Amino acid sequence: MNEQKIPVTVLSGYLGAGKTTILNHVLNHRHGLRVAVIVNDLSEVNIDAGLVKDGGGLSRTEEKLVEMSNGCICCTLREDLLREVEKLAMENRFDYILIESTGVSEPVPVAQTFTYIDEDQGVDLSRFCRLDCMVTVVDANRFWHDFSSGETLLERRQAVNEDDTRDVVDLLIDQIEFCDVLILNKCDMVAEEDLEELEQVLRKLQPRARLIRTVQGKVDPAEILNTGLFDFEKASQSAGWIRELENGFHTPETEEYGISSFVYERIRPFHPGRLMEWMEDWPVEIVRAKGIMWLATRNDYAQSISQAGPSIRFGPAGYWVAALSEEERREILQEEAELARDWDPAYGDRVNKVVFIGIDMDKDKLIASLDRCLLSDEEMNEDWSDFPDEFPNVGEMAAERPGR
Ligand SMILES: Nc1nc2c(ncn2[C@@H]2O[C@H](COP(=O)(O)OP(=O)(O)OP(=O)(O)O)[C@@H](O)[C@H]2O)c(=O)[nH]1
Repeated sequence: MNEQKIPVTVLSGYLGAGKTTILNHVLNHRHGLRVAVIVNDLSEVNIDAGLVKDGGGLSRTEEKLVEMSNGCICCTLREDLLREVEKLAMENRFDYILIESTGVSEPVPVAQTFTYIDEDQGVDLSRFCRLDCMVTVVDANRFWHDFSSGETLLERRQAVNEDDTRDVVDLLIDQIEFCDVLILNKCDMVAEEDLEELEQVLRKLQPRARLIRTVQGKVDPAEILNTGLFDFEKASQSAGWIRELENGFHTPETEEYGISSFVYERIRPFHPGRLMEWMEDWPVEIVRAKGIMWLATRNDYAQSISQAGPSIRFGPAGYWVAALSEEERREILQEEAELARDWDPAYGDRVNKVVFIGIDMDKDKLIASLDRCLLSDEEMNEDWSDFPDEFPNVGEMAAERPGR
């Protein structure tokens, strides 16, 4: 077995962002590294693999191109990925493995493939490989168009299968919020001012990743190979909203472009009718919101809210600890010091806590409008179960709103 673990870089990014272009550029400037490349394509004909072959960056004798077609390595082909990587590592002749995922691939399950032991297959990739860097490529020219399109992958005929209900914007956000390096490609197609604004937004959404601008995927290979940047725990905690919500880390405002964020926190439940109206008229200046909400009509369990562009997802997020039996509650509070510290004498852990990230947000106005959705002092003394509640129980709540 290898003494040294083979480093792996994974390229993610929505369809057409420039992954293959970057891959070819890196292969043509790899300074003697023997690279094995895995190219994943949803369709049967692996077009990207053809482009990599034609790109001429791989030595035909020493290196290898593995084509994984007709599925996605983050879901249907996950086990195949596991086996292919194991095989490549066993060959013991490559210095590096570069993976190009499909444009609709989620980075988290791909990263998990490298970090967790697969009990079913009996494969533990972490014995041979070291996930070095998760790269997400963003198309600077298409970003706002895709972000605000309100379309699903199915509508664009880009879904993995008929059950794939993801919105394009949710995929974009998942790819941005979990990575070590963000490559903003196609910078030749966007005016400098718009690029700077987009960069600031990306930094708010993903403060940890290195941000690199490129044209035609011309990135210095050292920026994405052998970086030592990947750390599952850190990557999982790197989204801008997590940092603000859980770690109290506030990224500085960028006055020039009006990009800002704030946490809305209130220990008082929302009136479901008024909150519903607020959500249906979702302020267009909010780019991303994430957090938990307390609805008066659902006093036992927290609701999660996750919004990105026109996609708003709302649904149950588990029981409030305050709604559990006294014994369970005591047990949990003994284990979780932070929870015990923030415990409200009357309402326990029930709280509204949501991060808002946006452009040109009028924070005071937004807070005041949300405050009006909370129960009034009078309503606090009424029977909460009588309030009208049209929120769905599970799944998605889509609200119409104009795009950016
Ligand atoms: N103007 C411009 N075009 C670019 C740039 N980078 C890539 N392209 C073009 O954009 C198109 C898509 O690039 P690809 O590298 O195939 O993108 P991809 O992310 O691999 O696409 P999929 O594999 O379909 O997900 C190609 O026609 C590229 O030539 C760039 O920086 N500027």
